[in-house]
Amino acid sequence: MFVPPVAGACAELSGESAAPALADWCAGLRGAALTIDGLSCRFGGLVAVDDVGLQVEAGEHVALVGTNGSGKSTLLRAVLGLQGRSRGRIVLDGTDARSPGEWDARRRLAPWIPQRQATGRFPLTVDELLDSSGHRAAAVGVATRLGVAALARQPLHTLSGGQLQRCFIARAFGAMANGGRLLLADEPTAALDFDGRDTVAGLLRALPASVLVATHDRAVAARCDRVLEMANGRVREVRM
Ligand SMILES: Nc1ncnc2c1ncn2[C@@H]1O[C@H](COP(=O)(O)OP(=O)(O)OP(=O)(O)O)[C@@H](O)[C@H]1O
Repeated sequence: MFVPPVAGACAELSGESAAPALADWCAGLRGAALTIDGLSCRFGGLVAVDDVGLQVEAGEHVALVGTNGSGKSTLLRAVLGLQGRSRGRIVLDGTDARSPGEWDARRRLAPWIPQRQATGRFPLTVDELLDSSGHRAAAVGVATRLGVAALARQPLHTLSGGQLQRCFIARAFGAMANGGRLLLADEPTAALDFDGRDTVAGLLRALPASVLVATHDRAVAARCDRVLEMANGRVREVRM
């Protein structure tokens, strides 16, 4: 297991233009382990996740790769309770969430970068989104690094796909700074240009916490400690 040194992580995350507060929150981050055991998720007759077991160790970065429709998003969404399960255990920070309160706690511990970002019915601005992370300074720092901080007053529904994805990434990093232990990311670079992909791959690598990321981006997968491949709802470990 490779745990990035905090000093290196801070240097990477702080960059030239990011808020100095990033260094402070980096210093406070620790990893957390996720254990999934015998997890199955169905959509009617379709078994999207089929008896999956996996573990993310403290501080470990794990990539989930695989063909379209192989079950990656369903698996990640199940970790957050956004997708029901037909059987299995999903233990994060020692708890297999079942009650609404436990799911709320789970979502605070596991910030989420969704594959498709919903802008909602109400005109939330970029600034309000970053604020909702719980750690404004860190979120704004990452937004600055990703070149979207200047869009602060803009409503989310007026952003391009890539700008929106950058804002949700910044929000998730802010939520990590606000006590998050496991970052769950679903194709976080899918809408980004070449430079944006490199920057986000570097930011993820530098995060001194556990990360589980579903991705089709080789640059992201190559920087993870382990790569798991999903096929037809099942998971196996592969080398990149
Ligand atoms: N809400 C849903 N209702 C019915 N079937 C669904 C639903 N969501 C996903 N599926 C099906 O579950 C399977 C797994 O989908 P999932 O989105 O988890 O795949 P994925 O590996 O994330 O794919 P991609 O790489 O294209 O994002 C697919 O066959 C998909 O059609």
